[in-house]
Amino acid sequence: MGGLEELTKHFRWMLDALDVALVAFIIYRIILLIKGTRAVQMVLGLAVVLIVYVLAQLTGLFTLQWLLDNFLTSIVLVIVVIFQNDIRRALMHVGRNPFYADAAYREETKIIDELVTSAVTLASKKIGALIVIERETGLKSFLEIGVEIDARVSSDLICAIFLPFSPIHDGALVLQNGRLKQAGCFLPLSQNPDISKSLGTRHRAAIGLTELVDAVAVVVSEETGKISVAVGGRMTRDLDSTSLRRILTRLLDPGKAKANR
Ligand SMILES: Nc1ncnc2c1ncn2[C@@H]1O[C@H](COP(=O)(O)OP(=O)(O)OP(=O)(O)O)[C@@H](O)[C@H]1O
Repeated sequence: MGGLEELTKHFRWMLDALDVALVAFIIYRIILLIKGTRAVQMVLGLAVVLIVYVLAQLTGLFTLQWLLDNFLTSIVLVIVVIFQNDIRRALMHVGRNPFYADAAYREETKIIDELVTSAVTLASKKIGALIVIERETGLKSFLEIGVEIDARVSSDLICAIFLPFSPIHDGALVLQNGRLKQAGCFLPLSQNPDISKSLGTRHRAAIGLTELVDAVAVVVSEETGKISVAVGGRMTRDLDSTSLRRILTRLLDPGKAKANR
């Protein structure tokens, strides 16, 4: 016991550095998780409440302090209730069995295959489509409009969704956690004046969303039958099945996902 105390004393600076690094990493992951979601507004609101609370303490505004005291003691409970789905998802990710990594890798590669097949099929028929794949940053705030699907990713289903007479062909189809989550979503249009005038709102929506979050957007043009991919506010156009598969494999990186698990 004494030996352990002696050892931790000896390596105190190392433990402090590790401590700071771990906290920084946790904060970084939380920021990535909430970036682009409504949680950002909530965190900002909470920061304002905390500042007011500290000011109330310093200036001796006892009633305000009492009110905020009561509010802040129940805030943990409020956060858990509001973000229960995200917390569940994060804990499941942490506790994932590494022996499932191979299965997950195969599943992710299959998802890319289905996406490529659907894009190529839709392009060959000149059916317009906009498919968004969530990565680190949550897309919750863009899912308020639309129809929930929550189905396995299949090229047949994706093609059916974008058929012109389908009631949910308008707007974007969003993939979350390897599932088709929601169709008919409305995305923010890019205001970038440098975007080619030949690109309409479908392409601008793909660029607009990826300017704000790290998602990947696949666009099939109804007018030209061309396939494009947008990421980080930039669009790569005129892709065939090979180049689309290569780009998606690089961006969605099933190999890395496997290594991380
Ligand atoms: N903000 C948006 N979010 C999601 N989808 C959108 C948005 N704006 C337009 N769309 C989709 O794009 C379709 C209109 O595409 P539009 O012809 O204006 O764009 P485009 O970039 O020229 O595409 P295309 O080459 O397919 O014609 C709409 O019917 C709708 O499905």
